[in-house]
Order: sequence, then C-alpha cells, then structure tokens
Amino acid sequence: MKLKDLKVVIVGGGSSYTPGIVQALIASRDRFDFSELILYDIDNQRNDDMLLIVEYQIGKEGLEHCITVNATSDPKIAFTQADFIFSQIRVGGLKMREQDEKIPLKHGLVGQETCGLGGFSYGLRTIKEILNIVEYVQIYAPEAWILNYTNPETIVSEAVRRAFPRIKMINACDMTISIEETIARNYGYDRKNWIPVYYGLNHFGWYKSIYDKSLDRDIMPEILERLKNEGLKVASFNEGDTTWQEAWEMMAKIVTNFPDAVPNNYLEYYLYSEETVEKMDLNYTRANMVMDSRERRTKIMAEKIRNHVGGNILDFNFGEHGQYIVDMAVSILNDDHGRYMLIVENKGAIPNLRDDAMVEVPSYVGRTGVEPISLRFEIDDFHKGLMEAQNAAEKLLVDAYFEESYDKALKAFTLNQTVPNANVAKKVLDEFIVANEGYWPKLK
Ligand SMILES: NC(=O)c1ccc[n+]([C@@H]2O[C@H](COP(=O)([O-])OP(=O)(O)OC[C@H]3O[C@@H](n4cnc5c(N)ncnc54)[C@H](O)[C@@H]3O)[C@@H](O)[C@H]2O)c1
Ligand SMILES: O=P(O)(O)OC[C@H]1O[C@H](O[C@H]2[C@H](O)[C@@H](O)[C@@H](O)O[C@@H]2CO)[C@H](O)[C@@H](O)[C@@H]1O
Ligand SMILES: [Mn+2]
Repeated sequence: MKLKDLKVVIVGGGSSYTPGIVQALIASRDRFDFSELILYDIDNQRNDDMLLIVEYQIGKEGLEHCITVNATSDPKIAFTQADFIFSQIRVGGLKMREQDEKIPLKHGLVGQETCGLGGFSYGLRTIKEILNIVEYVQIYAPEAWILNYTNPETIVSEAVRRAFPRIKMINACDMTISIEETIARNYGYDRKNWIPVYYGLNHFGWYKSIYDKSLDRDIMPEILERLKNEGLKVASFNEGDTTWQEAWEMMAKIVTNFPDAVPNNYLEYYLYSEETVEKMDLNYTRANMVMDSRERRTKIMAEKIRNHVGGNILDFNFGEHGQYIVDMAVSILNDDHGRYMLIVENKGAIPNLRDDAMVEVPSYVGRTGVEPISLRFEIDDFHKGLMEAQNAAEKLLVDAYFEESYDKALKAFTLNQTVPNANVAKKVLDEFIVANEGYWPKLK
C-alpha cells in the first residue's frame, strides 16, 4: 500500500460535510500524507461551489503548493489511482429527502430520513448508486479503501455485502461518537478515556458498559442516573439546533422507561413513534431545516469567495464528524488498530443473532481492514426482538431491490416497527413508487 502522496476522492464532493472532512484532512497531514484531492459529484454546480471552498481552505493554510484539488463528474478521472475514497452521497438530494419525510408523515407515520418508511424509500434509491460507485472502484482503483458513511447505512451495507462480499469497504456512522461526546461534555467526562461496549443495528443500538480508564470503573450506572435526573443538553457542535435538542431530551425519557442501557437516540422513532410524529410539522420537516441552514450556509460561503469578500468566510461545525472519518483512514494507513463502532457482518460478534445481519459493534481498524470484536455475551430478549424485526424488514427491502419485487417491498414496509398495519404500509409504498419514479427499480 502506498503510504505517501496519497490520492483521496470525496464522492458526493458537493455535500456540505466536505469542508469538515477537508479541515480534518489538513489537521492530520503529519499522519496522513495526501497530495491530491478529488471532489467527485454528479452535480457540477454544487461541486464547483465546493471546489472554491476547499481551495480557499487549502490556500488559507498555505498548502496550495503541496495539495492539488480538482472537481469532476468523470469516474475515470476521479477514481484512477485513488488510495482512499470517502463516500457521502445523497441520492435525489434534499428535495427527495423532503418526500421521504412528508409522505409517511401525511399518513400519521414517522417522517425521518433513516428511520421508518422514509429510510426505506431512501434505501431503495441509494442502493443502485452505491453499487455503481463500488463498481467504478473495482475497475479504476481495486486496491483503494472505501470509507462509506452514506445513509441509510444498514440497507446500503447489506446490499454491498451481497453484491461485493470481498470489497475493501468500511461502513461507519458518527452517531455513537456524537452520543458519547454529548454525554461526556454534559457530565464532565473525557471520552478519550472510554472503552465503550455497544451493539445494535445502525441508528438502532445500546451501550452495555462504558469503562473509564482514568476512573478505573464502568461508569454506565452513573451515566444512566444522570440521564434520568438531569437530562441531556445539546453540545456546542449542535447548538441552536432544536431537532438535536429534542433528540437528547428523548434520551432521558428512554432511559427512565428502560433503565438498563444507554440507547442510541434514533430509537425514539421506534419506541415512541406517536410522540415523535406529534412533534413533526408536515409543512416544515428536517429536510426544510437543513436546506435553510447547512445548505444555505454552504452556498453563502461559496458566493463570498467568488465575490472576494474578506473576513471570516468559513462557517461550519460538525463536531467530530470529519475527524472521525480521517482517523479511520489514518488507522488503516498506519495500522493503528483504532477502535470504532462499525457496521459489519455479524458472524458471531453478537452470539445470539443471525450471522448474516449487518450489525454495529466495536471493531479495530488496521492495515488489513476491520476486525470486529466478539461481544461474548448474549443480548437480552427485548433488544434481540427489536433488532430481529428491524433486521428482517431491512433484509426484505434489499431482497425487493435485487428481485424487483413489490411483494417483498410490501412485506418490508409492513414489518417496519413504525407501521401499525398493512393497509397504511401499502398506501405509503404506492405513493413512494410514484414519488421515486426514475430512482427505484420497477417493482413487479
Ligand atoms: N453516517 C453518518 O454518520 C453520516 C453523517 C452525516 C451525513 N451522512 C450522509 O452523508 C450523505 C450526504 O449528506 P448531505 O446532507 O451532505 O447531502 P447533500 O445532498 O448536501 O450532498 C450530497 C451530495 O451527493 C451528490 N450525489 C448524489 N448522488 C451522487 C452520485 N451518484 N454520485 C456522486 N455524487 C452524488 C449530490 O449531488 C450532493 O452534492 C447522506 O447520505 C447523509 O445521510 C452520514
Ligand atoms: O438531519 P441532519 O442531516 O442534520 O443530520 C442527520 C445525520 O445525523 C447524524 O449525524 C450528526 C452527528 O452525529 C452530529 O455529531 C453532528 O455532526 O451532526 C450530524 C448531523 O448534522 C447521523 O449519524 C447521520 O447518519 C445523519 O445523516
Ligand atoms: Mn449515522
């Protein structure tokens, strides 16, 4: 493997997460020696705007002579001789995310981008594009590592597992980092001292223990107590974001009712679907918020650079998101065996769950890839039951994609735990088929 002068490709270069990734890449140059950065996107306008921002970031650090940056929509140019590929696409953009959220919500169901039927709609749209990208990598850079965080992750990674079982791809989500960081900042801990044991599906899991090395004990019992008694406030990187504030408040509720484990916040959509629906506004969902905030701020940054406006141009803060992705790349390159929560094929990691489920468990990352940690305990029936139903629904959805099967899709929609009956499942599925024309396979 090449260790220096690396070529990095950001797939979905126009994503508003790109500046955060670039900031982390720049900050990690002593551990990750890259000299070429490619923004690859199918939307040239977004990609060109981002090129301006990234060039500005690199120029600001005086690195324009050591790092070349280019934007392209040509896969051959993008992937040839690539070493690392970061994948962050949103198929259909935020306009389709709006449909994912609003169609179920219209029927009184959870309207969310990765949970519930919105996640299934997004999944059926995304599989084809991710498989295309993996195919390009096989053709132009078969030795490259793909770090994937495109959502909905369990569905995407299940499809890739079936189509490319040996691909060098790491599936990662920053949510556990964000949960840990928010808890640590609220209660005065340092997450860097933690060895957490976590298990689940993506956006659907629980902490079993959190061992703090500096205190020499499992601090989960005291965290559970504080969650119940003090609640959880939004950390500075999500400050002013009401959706995140509400999500952290719901964590306290989950723990009050189920006091044996710190949950992933996304479980609120499954455990309290009715309550989350009541808080949603059919005329203004999360997609609208993101368009009016993150997307707008990105456009303003590009505009200011284009118009040579001086002063403080850069305006983004995604907490640990970018650094987490880059740390994983560093861990591969330097064979560091860093420990991350990753989405992997179970194969016994959770002993009493089917082997071919894509689960999220602690894993080491090194030069040869991912080494998942076997939990060596059986998970309880409550978590197991929830996970098995969710996993079966996701597997049926991926079957529906490969078999172009309406029957499998309807079963997946009906089994989704945010759905009360098959009638409403069918109505939402039929509306999604129309809304996703040109994106979904033709279900027969
Ligand atoms: N797992 C995580 O921790 C995590 C965290 C943040 C974001 N994400 C995911 O990252 C992705 C990007 O999110 P965003 O809000 O920045 O979306 P966005 O719409 O702002 O940006 C995505 C970009 O992908 C491009 N794109 C779409 N299809 C493409 C294709 N086939 N090939 C190349 N480019 C393509 C779009 O043109 C767009 O510029 C989403 O899937 C999101 O869910 C994951
Ligand atoms: O609604 P969005 O698009 O703002 O966020 C959806 C994503 O939420 C999680 O990522 C968080 C991250 O955990 C937090 O630290 C901070 O950086 O905000 C991110 C979102 O902006 C989740 O893990 C992702 O999968 C979602 O895409
Ligand atoms: Mn995630």
